[in-house]
Amino acid sequence: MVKIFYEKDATYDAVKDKIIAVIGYGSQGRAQSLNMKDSGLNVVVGLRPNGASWNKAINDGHEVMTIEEAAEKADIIHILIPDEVQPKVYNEQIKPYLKEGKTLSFSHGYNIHFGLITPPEGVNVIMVAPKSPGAMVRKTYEEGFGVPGLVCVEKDYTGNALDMALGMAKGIGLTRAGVILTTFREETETDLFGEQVVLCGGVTELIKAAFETLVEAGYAPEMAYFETCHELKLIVDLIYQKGLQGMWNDVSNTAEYGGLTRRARVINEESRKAMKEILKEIQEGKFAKEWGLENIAGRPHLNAMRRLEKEHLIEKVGKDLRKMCGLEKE
Ligand SMILES: NC(=O)C1=CN([C@@H]2O[C@H](COP(=O)(O)OP(=O)(O)OC[C@H]3O[C@@H](n4cnc5c(N)ncnc54)[C@H](OP(=O)(O)O)[C@@H]3O)[C@@H](O)[C@H]2O)C=CC1
Ligand SMILES: CC[C@](O)(C(C)=O)C(=O)O
Ligand SMILES: [Mg+2]
Ligand SMILES: [Mg+2]
Repeated sequence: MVKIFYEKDATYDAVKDKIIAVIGYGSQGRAQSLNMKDSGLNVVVGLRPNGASWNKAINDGHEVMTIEEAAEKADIIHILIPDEVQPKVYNEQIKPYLKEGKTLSFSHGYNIHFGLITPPEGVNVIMVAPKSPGAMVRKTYEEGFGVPGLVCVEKDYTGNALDMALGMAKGIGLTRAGVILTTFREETETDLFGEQVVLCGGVTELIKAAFETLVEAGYAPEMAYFETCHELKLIVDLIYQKGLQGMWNDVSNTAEYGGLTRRARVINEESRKAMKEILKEIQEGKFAKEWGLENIAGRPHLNAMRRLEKEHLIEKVGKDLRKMCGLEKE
C-alpha cells in the first residue's frame, strides 16, 4: 500500500528557517518558486545572468542571483533546469558550494537514478515532483488547491530529509491534493514510460494517425480536427473527474459499444509488446544513453522531428480553429 501525505501530515518546521534556492525559472521553476514564496518560505532564484528568465523572475518579485551565488547562499538547492543540462551545471556551478548538511533537491529523478549526478557524502538528496505541467502547478495553487505530487529521499544525512521534502511539497500546494512517497527509481521509470507511451508520445501519434485517416478519406480537416483532437479534452476531463466508468456512463450507448468492440484493434498485442520494449529500454538505461548522445551531437534528430511536427496539417487547421473558438490569441 502506498503512503500518501495530505495537508494535515506535513508542516513547515523543517524548511521555515531554510533558504531554498530554485535553480531555473521555466515551466516548473516559475510555478514552484512563486507557490513556495506565496506560502511564506524563503526562496531565492538562481539563474544565468544573460538568460531570458532573469528579468522574468525579477518582475515576479523574486530575489534573483547567479546559480553559484544561490548555491552558496542556500540550505536547499532545488534544481529545476532541463534534465539534459543539469549534470554540467551541477558539476561546474553547484557542486563547489554543496557543503555538509545541505540538501540537493529535484523534481525528476533522471540524473540521480541514471548516475549522471553523483552527490558527495554529507548531503541530503530528495525529490519533490508535481505530477503536472508547471502552468497547472501555479494555476491550481492560485485557485486554492494544488496538483498531486511525489516525494522521495535518496540520502538522509541530517535525519529529517523527508520532513524537508514534505515542507516543500506543502509550500508548492501538492499536499492539498496528495503526495505519494516513492523512490528515485520508481519516479524516473514511470515518469519516462508515461510521457513516452501515453501522455506525450502515445496520445499525439493516436491523434495524428486518426486525423490523417479521416483527411485521406476525404473528410474536411476541420471536421477531423474537432473529432480526433479538440473533443479529446472533453472526454479526458470526464475520465479525470469520474474515472473510466464515469466516461462510459456519459457517452452514448452507441459510442460505448463501438469503443469497447473496436479499441483492441487499435491498441493491440503488437502495441502492448512495444510498450514492454519501451519500458525495458528505460529500465536498462538505453533511452538515457540515446538521449545523452543526441544532446552531445547537437540534437539533430530532435530538431528534425520538431520541424516535421510543426509543419503537420493538424497544426495549421488547429491554430485557425482555436483562434475561431477564442482558445488561442495569435
Ligand atoms: N515541464 C514540466 O512540467 C515538468 C518538469 N519536471 C522536471 O522539472 C525539471 C525542470 O523542467 P522544466 O521546468 O521543464 O525546465 P525548463 O525547460 O522549463 O527550464 C528552463 C529554465 O532552465 C534554464 N536553463 C536552461 N538551460 C540552462 C543552462 N544551460 N544553464 C542554466 N540555466 C539553464 C532557463 O534559463 P534561461 O532563461 O536563462 O534560458 C530557464 O530558466 C526537470 O527535471 C523536469 O524533468 C517534472 C515535472 C513536470
Ligand atoms: C508528461 C510530461 C512530464 O513528465 C510532466 C509534465 O510531468 C514532463 O517531463 O514534462
Ligand atoms: Mg511527468
Ligand atoms: Mg517527465
